[in-house]
Amino acid sequence: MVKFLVIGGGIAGVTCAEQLSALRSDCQISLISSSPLIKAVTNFQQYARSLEKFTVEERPLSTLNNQYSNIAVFHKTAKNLDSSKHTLTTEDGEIFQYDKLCICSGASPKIIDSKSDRVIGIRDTESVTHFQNLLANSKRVMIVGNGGIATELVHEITNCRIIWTIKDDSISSTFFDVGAGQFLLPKLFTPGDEEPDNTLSKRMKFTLDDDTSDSDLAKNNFGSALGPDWSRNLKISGGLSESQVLQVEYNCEVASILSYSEYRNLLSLDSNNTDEKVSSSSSNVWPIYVKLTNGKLYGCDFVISATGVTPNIDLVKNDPTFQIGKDGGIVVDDHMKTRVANIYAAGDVCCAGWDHAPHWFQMRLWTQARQMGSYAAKCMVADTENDSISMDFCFELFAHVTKFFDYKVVLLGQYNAQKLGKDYEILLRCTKDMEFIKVILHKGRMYGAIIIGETDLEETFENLILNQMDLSRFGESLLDPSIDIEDYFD
Ligand SMILES: Cc1cc2nc3c(=O)[nH]c(=O)nc-3n(C[C@H](O)[C@H](O)[C@H](O)COP(=O)(O)OP(=O)(O)OC[C@H]3O[C@@H](n4cnc5c(N)ncnc54)[C@H](O)[C@@H]3O)c2cc1C
Ligand SMILES: NC(=O)C1=CN([C@@H]2O[C@H](COP(=O)(O)OP(=O)(O)OC[C@H]3O[C@@H](n4cnc5c(N)ncnc54)[C@H](O)[C@@H]3O)[C@@H](O)[C@H]2O)C=CC1
Repeated sequence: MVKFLVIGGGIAGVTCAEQLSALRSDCQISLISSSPLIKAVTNFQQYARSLEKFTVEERPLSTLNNQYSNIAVFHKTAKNLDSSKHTLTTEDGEIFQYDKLCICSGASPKIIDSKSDRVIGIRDTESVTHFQNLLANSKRVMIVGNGGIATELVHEITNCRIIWTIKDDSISSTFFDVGAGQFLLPKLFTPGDEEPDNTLSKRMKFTLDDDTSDSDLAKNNFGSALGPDWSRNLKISGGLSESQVLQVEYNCEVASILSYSEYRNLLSLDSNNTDEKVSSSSSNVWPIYVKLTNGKLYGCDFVISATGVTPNIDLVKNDPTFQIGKDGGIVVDDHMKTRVANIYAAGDVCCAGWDHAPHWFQMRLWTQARQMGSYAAKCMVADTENDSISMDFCFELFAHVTKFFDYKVVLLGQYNAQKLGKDYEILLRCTKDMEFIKVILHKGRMYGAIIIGETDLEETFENLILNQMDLSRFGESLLDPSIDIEDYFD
């Protein structure tokens, strides 16, 4: 009997195990996960060829055991892989034999360099609880990063002052260009005017409550990534009575993170007045201070580093046969195979190393984790049966549906002209507070689109990108609101 082994209880691992079970009910499938809960995809809806929507639920590990007679789930941490013997040893010494192995160990937050416990990342339920607890007593936090997590947090956090530090000249740059960023800005809370602490009075009392512990979080042991709408029903509220004041620091990064005493030294040095006594009033004393590359220095209760992810590759990093991509992921080919025989990888841990279709690229998202987990299972089964298998259609077009600032957001193809250099045209339609539509055209053909708001255009655009129809004759009227574009092309 063929033995399949899957590592990881996130979307990629669970989908892979379920698909293996569906395809080969006669085989034994073991799933090892270091987190106590697994992710289950429910309410799956394919509402256009490439666009999918689903709910992700956390469930006990036993759910899979109960639901599938040939899946056995183990709450263990994979520690050593011996590909020559086809064995995987867990931290507690148990040895698993496999014929085909799929590594779906996900990723961890890439947290900006700091020794401070007050610089945190968000990934799983535990890290969110830690974040909520810190926030509850906070008056001022700094969010660093300009991608998905930062964009969600600046909108969701209430009763707290926020300094949002971004490298770019517009907000949410992972997803949006300057125009879309401008459209979304009014949805943010009151722009603030936070005073940097460079000029903070030296008459202060230094009482620090250093209450954070040496937890798992500080050691970066994260579980499965959160699911859609993770922040929707959470209380993400600080300790102030006012709702939120947001200050965006554009075009800068964190230069250094200082403890209170380091900050005090810096101020003393700056003013060449090292012997001045520092004492009294506690109101401006912060647990940490952040110096930005634009010279400003802010004190805050804690920093959320929403600065991307690093794939969890500990299991393979000492084996030079595995190829590691520029993004730190395990390189896989168009059959989700690593360089090592019988070992596959899927989801956030992998780096899609094949020649991508013109309108697809990898982004570490749960749709792609699900698609890769499912496709990896199909490839594993095909290999055991010496069957050939062609690339799944889902890798033809990048398609992502999400919600930012309460708007539905659909991203299709090269929505930011990712592979087009400067050779493209943009068509825009924008209705304040309602919709923002951007289409990328190259040689008269649609290559990508951003759709913000309820427009129902996504399916039409998806088709136009996939069929590469020449749209030159429509010119700007392509986005004319008086034309029912759907009827035109359906
Ligand atoms: C806050 C947040 C919000 C997000 N929002 C969105 C969104 O709105 N839309 C979207 O598309 N994507 C979103 N994402 C991204 C999405 O959640 C991830 O891309 C996706 O869940 C990755 O799934 P995965 O299975 O590859 O990895 P993970 O979910 O990270 O799962 C990895 C699993 O492997 C286990 N593991 C790791 N190492 C070992 C080991 N050595 N032994 C055993 N088990 C191990 C872990 O415990 C975990 O169970 C968000 C991510 C975060 C953090
Ligand atoms: N709705 C959605 O689609 C969401 C998706 N996600 C996904 O979850 C994962 C984690 O999210 P994020 O951490 O937001 O990653 P991200 O990849 O979306 O964004 C990272 C951001 O951090 C910036 N950055 C990187 N290093 C930096 C540094 N040293 N200093 C300042 N900025 C720096 C990058 O420029 C980028 O703006 C990603 O895979 C993301 O796609 C997360 C939340 C929501």
